[in-house]
Amino acid sequence: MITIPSNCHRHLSSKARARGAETLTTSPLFRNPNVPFLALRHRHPGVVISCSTTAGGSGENHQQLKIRRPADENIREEAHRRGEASGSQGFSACYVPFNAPADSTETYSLDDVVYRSRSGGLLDVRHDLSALKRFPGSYWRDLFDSRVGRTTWPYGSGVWSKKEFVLPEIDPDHIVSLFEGNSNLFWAERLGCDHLGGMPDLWVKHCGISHTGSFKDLGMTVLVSQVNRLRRDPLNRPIAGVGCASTGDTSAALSAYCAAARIPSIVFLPADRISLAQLVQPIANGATVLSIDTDFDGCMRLIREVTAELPIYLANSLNSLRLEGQKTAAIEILQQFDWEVPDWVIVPGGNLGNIYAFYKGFEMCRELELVDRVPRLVCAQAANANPLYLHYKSGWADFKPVIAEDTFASAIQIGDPVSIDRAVFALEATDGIVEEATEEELMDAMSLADRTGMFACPHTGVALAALFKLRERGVIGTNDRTIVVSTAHGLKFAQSKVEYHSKEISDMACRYANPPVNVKANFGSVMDVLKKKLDVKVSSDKSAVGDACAATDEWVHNSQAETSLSSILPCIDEQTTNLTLYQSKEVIVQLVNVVNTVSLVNASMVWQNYTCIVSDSGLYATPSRVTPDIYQQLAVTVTVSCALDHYMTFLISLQNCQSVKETFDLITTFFCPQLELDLRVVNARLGLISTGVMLCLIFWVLYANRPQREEVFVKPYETKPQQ
Ligand SMILES: N[C@@H](CCOP(=O)(O)O)C(=O)O
Repeated sequence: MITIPSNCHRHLSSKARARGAETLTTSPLFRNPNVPFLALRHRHPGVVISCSTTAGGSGENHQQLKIRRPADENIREEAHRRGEASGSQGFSACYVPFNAPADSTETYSLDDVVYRSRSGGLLDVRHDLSALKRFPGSYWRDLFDSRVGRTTWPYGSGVWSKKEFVLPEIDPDHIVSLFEGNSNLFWAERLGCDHLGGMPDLWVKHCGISHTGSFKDLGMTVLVSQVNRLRRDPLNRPIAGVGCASTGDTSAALSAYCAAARIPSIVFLPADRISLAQLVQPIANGATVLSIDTDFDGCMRLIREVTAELPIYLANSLNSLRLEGQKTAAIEILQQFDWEVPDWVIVPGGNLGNIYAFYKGFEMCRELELVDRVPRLVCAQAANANPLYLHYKSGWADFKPVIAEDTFASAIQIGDPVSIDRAVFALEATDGIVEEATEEELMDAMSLADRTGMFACPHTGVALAALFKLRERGVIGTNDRTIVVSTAHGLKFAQSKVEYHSKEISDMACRYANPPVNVKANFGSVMDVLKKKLDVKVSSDKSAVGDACAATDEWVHNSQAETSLSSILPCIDEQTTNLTLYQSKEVIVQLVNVVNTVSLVNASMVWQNYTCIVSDSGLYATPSRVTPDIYQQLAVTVTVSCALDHYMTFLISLQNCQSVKETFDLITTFFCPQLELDLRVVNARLGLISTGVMLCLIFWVLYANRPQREEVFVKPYETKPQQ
């Protein structure tokens, strides 16, 4: 095993320091991610590596901070200045005929513009594995791990972090990267748990959460980088542009990478067969977009003819360079599992380059001893475009292209896949399986996955539907670590999701449709919908009727105070009024549920038939079960419910302060004048009465002061003098 001892550290020459060159420490965290170590020692001019001879190290902390690159230097220039990754470093790759016999000597430089072998077969990129094998698997694992998620050019990219396995000879200066890869490996916990019999180790590799929204970015960075290299010094090849036929994802990736590199791009699209989002991507990126009245297979034939005539470089996966980038998704999966190999990887298949790319990534890691085996591969096709599935079912007997029918998985609507041989090879080498999914199966699988927190594209739906079938048949076990490859971002396929959720698709039940609910703009309607949707009860306990009666009594006697019913009075606030009225209505609904088969109108009478006699000891003396007590409560309940029901409209009308104002206006306009007149008459009458009373008093006083008759005629016996 080749490692740098932990007590080994580099010193920079003072000249290198002055130029802003980096310092390097031996901690894995700070180790230079840019270059295989041995090559670095001999090549970098400003760097001296010194190693302590003391085994185990001195315990000193040799970690040093990285010196920031000069402010006027960008990351590409920094990589260029350091020159660490330029040149082949002893690694190389070339084209060979795909699956060539061991004694074949047919090879081509990657700088050649060639897509087919002499016999017309596919090509493959072959790496000098003996050079790569000079380093052990642990070395490559550590090197790749050390580069993840940085901004170091170009290794921050998930593709270029594996540069030695991809395009070892390209100069970083020629690389066109948008820091692709490093995509999310999504733990599909809920999908596995709720819908796949409790699968604890189900994952979705979201290759579509990427710059242009599909896995094509992984291959396109490699292809466009190579074209960039060919067009620039010193090769200066007269390549006028890069072209592809596409069902939408390849064209989006090609146009974005070409735009970034100032290279013209040309895309052939089957008219009306790709999503709007996919169509607008190359348009926005300035590509020459040809919308052709044929299907993808027709576009593919045309682009091959055109690229044979014009200096346009072919960007479809017929060009095996693309697969070198795409295979890094497989290496990334291994890396994300800390180099443990999953049991199954399920890949949607159309033109079939990607299933081979995954195989190649896994197999390369096995061969170079980063891991000890490869996973089993499943290729999933739409039943409407299933030439590989039919081929598999025939026992690989006889491949026949098909006319691909319309499918929601439009990116894999391909009947004559260019990489059919590669796919068969990959599946045979991994004891693989091919599955298919009908339109309903793929849309249901996609929508179900969405319900668990994803936003899958229909092609991912195809792979998920295959997973459901393989689980059902017991081929994939509960505890198998399984990866579903999600190839594109669901947002590119919003239209198909809209159709599904609107149940607009003929002959499809759309089982997981979740259409938006149109609701009137009032509180009660909104509450009704939410209550039904969320299956929640608005609080109103069983004694609501009793409470309501008590509260009503309280309010009648003290209407100005803040009582429990004061909230149903208008003009307090609309929100409170709304809630109270809604709760009142709920009481009625619940009571109606209680009375069950009888209506509010006749409930009291019907229930009377069920009343029973209860003995003093509390035992039922007759067969019925409604005790007189309960009957009384029920009867009151019904009466109050009827009242609430009857006055509901009125109560609702009161929720608006305006109606109360109008009522008061009426009173003052029509009743107040009459009241005033009546009051005046009453006052006048009261005045007359008062005057009368006063006169009576005066007369009484005057009359009382006159001498009385008895006083004039003295009584003889009272006035007789004494003798
Ligand atoms: N699904 C592809 C079809 C073209 O296939 P490719 O393997 O040549 O990229 C697309 O998105 O265009």
